[in-house]
Amino acid sequence: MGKTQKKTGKGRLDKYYKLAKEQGYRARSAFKLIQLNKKYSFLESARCTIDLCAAPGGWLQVASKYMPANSIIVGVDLVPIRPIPRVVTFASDITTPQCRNLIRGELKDWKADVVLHDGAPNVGTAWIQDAYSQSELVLMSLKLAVEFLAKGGTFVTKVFRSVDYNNLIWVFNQLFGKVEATKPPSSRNVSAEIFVVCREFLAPKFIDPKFLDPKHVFKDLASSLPAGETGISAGNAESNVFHPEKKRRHRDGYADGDYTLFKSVPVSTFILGNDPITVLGGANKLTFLTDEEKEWLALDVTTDDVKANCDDLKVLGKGDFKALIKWRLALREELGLDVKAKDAEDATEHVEVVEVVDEEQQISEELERLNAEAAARLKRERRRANEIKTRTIQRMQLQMTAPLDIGLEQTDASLGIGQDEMFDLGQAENNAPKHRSTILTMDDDGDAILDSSDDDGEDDGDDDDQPLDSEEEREKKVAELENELDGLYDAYQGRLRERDAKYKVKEARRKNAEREEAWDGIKEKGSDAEGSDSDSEGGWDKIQQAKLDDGGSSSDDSSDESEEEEEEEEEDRTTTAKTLKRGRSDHDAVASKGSKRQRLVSGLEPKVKTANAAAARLWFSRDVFAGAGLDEISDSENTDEESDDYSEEGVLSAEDEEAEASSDEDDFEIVPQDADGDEDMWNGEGEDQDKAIKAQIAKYGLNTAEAVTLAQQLVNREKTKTQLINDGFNRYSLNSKEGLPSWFLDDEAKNYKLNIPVTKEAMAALRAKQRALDARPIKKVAEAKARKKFKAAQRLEKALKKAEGVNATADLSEKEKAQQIDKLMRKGMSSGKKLKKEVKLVVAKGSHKGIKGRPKGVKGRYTMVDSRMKKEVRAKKRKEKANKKR
Ligand SMILES: C[S@@+](CC[C@H](N)C(=O)[O-])C[C@H]1O[C@@H](n2cnc3c(N)ncnc32)[C@H](O)[C@@H]1O
Repeated sequence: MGKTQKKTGKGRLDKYYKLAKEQGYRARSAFKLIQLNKKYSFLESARCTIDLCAAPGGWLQVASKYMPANSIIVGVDLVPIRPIPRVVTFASDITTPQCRNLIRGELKDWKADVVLHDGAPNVGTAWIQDAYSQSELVLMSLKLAVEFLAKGGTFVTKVFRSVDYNNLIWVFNQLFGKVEATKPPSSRNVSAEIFVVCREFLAPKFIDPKFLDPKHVFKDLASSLPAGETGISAGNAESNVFHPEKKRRHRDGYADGDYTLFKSVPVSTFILGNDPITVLGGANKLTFLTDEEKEWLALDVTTDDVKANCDDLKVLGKGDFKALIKWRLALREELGLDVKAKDAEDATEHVEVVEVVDEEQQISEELERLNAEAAARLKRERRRANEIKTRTIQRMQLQMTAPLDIGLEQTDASLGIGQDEMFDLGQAENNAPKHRSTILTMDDDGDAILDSSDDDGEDDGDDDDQPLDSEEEREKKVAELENELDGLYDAYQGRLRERDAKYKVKEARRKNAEREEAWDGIKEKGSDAEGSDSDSEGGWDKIQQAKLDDGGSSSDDSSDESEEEEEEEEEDRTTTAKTLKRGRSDHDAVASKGSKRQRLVSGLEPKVKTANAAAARLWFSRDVFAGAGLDEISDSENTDEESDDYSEEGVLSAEDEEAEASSDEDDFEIVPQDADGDEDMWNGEGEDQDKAIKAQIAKYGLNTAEAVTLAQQLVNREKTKTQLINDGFNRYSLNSKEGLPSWFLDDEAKNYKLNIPVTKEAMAALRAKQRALDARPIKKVAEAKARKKFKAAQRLEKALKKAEGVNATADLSEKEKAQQIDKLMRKGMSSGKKLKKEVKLVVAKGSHKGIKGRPKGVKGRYTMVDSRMKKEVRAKKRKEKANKKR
């Protein structure tokens, strides 16, 4: 049993009441909707919600909070609702046509995704009356819901657990795909209210008005049937036996007009009567009292099981009831009582068969529906991903992307249908599950008749793919879009780098380094050969150009290319990358890029070699070697295997690149290395990374938990150097990056890395280091101390100078000199602060009371105080202190 909650007095002011107050909700009931929405998430995707019986507006506030911006929220109640931002409200009775017209006027031809109903009629009369009014109100709200709900929409209503509950649920089940009853935690246990969430509105084209007519929905089926012998409604009893899950319980605990709890029925009523099922459903026990009945007990057909079953009907299951009915038939046959026995048995079995068929049908229908839904969802997701990509490209083309936009888009894409659709009304519309449109009628017996027609037809399947004719074409289009996206992404990255101050500094440093490297020791030559514009171009290339011109062994393109590399690094990175990524359509661009990247790729060799090679070239570029040296070297390099070029020299010269670009078309094969080369360029550009890292470690020590862990493992001989090196070859390091878009690689670089386990000891060591660092005085304190020291030294110096002056004075006696010097030195050695002269407090009491002038025995400065004054001063100080604190 749950804890009882008080609904009156202070019991009302429970946790949710306080929470509602705290969070600014007008009613604690707001939390019911919050909890329902948490469970079923219907508000986030809703574009239009109608709240019936909405005053004072708690649910409206919740809807306004959780629904996407720009969605429509309409609230209706008998009493006016105080305005809520972006909510339209009316005062109207939801049972009247006027209310319907008002909502229609507001929505025009829009449909609602969610209809909420938390209505409670004016209760306080008899419980049965209250419950019935509530049920009626629910049916009225359902009437409005079916009129305004879109297909697939959600209807949330409050119902009371009363006699009408099952009937209402039955009606909901006819109109909605999923119906669930739930009691949110914020709904008090003492309250009979329960919330029914009906999802996936089937939107039948025609709904029989009887479904929404309280007279039909709540009519007691029993009244239409001949009353059973026991006074229990036949329909109710039947459901007790064959549909235990759909029992129409009497909430007041008694059957109609029968207020006894235990019911014994003579077995003859069951055997001889026309309605055995009703008897079984209503009775607790079948008694064998008369002689005739006792005779039946002795018969073979009356097994021990049957006897036991008759003893307590309330504990029987479906199988036991069946056994009793079979026994009844057998007995009747044996007694020769009923020629219709066979028919009766058939009838009994018929009931079962019908039920099984229905169940199977239901399951298969449900399966079909789920499959169709899943397929449609998949298609929608694919289309959505394509749309997102196209949109991204458009935005990039329009320069609309803020740096974060791309990340967001990527997130969206990875989520498929997700946050985006929260604000995408169009998408939300598509989300409505597609059902076969149905015509729903209710026959006179209260049975639902479903007439279905597949109005969607082909829409369900092919409509989603409409923009693209075939799979192939779609793939082609996707590939095109991807290429375009890659290009634009590179351009975007380029722009980003341009803006990045760090990158600019690096770039400037790299250029300087190159320039210095090239110009070292060849200034005269450069100035002779090139003249004014040499500043902006690499001296090395100029000299090389001049050299080659002299020798006549290479084309002019080589120098052009070098210039491009030197001067247009940025454009190269953006435009060439773009063209490259677009499928390497531009041959020249690829060649130039390829040659440049080769040099960068070869940077894997120790950088020192790069410098050496440059120095060597400079050396060979002297006049003495003109015409012979370099050409031969380069020729021989060209004819040798290319691998040697990389391994021995580390860097390709401009003419090598040119030669390779022009002589061997297959050099395009090396283009895939570009990505790596590109990364290398970023990582180690112009600097020896290893050196830099070592220097940093020497200066600051190891400062990551992973590094400390590895170091400790090495020191403790838990790992050898070879093991560490072997660990370096893992699935992350050997991951092929070929053909992957750069934006993907960028993202991967951030997240796709090995997680090196860290030990407790490593963490402890790092923390200890951090603590030691923290214990050191901070810079400001150290500065202040140094300042103090400096000032003291200055004072001392000044005092010494003055003392020397005093000493040199001839007018003063030795004693005077000593006194003055002593005074000066004391001043010079002091902390520099003037000592406050002590003021003695003399309390004006006793012999000091009422005296004027200096009190006796007091020397130096003094202040007369009396106890009153002292207290007052203290109180004043206390007050000031308190005020300050406040
Ligand atoms: C429990 S309150 C609703 C609380 C609301 N959900 C909230 O969170 O603020 C029930 C409301 O139903 C309204 N109501 C009852 N019968 C109604 C009717 N026939 N038409 C419109 N409103 C009705 C009452 O005026 C009352 O404000």
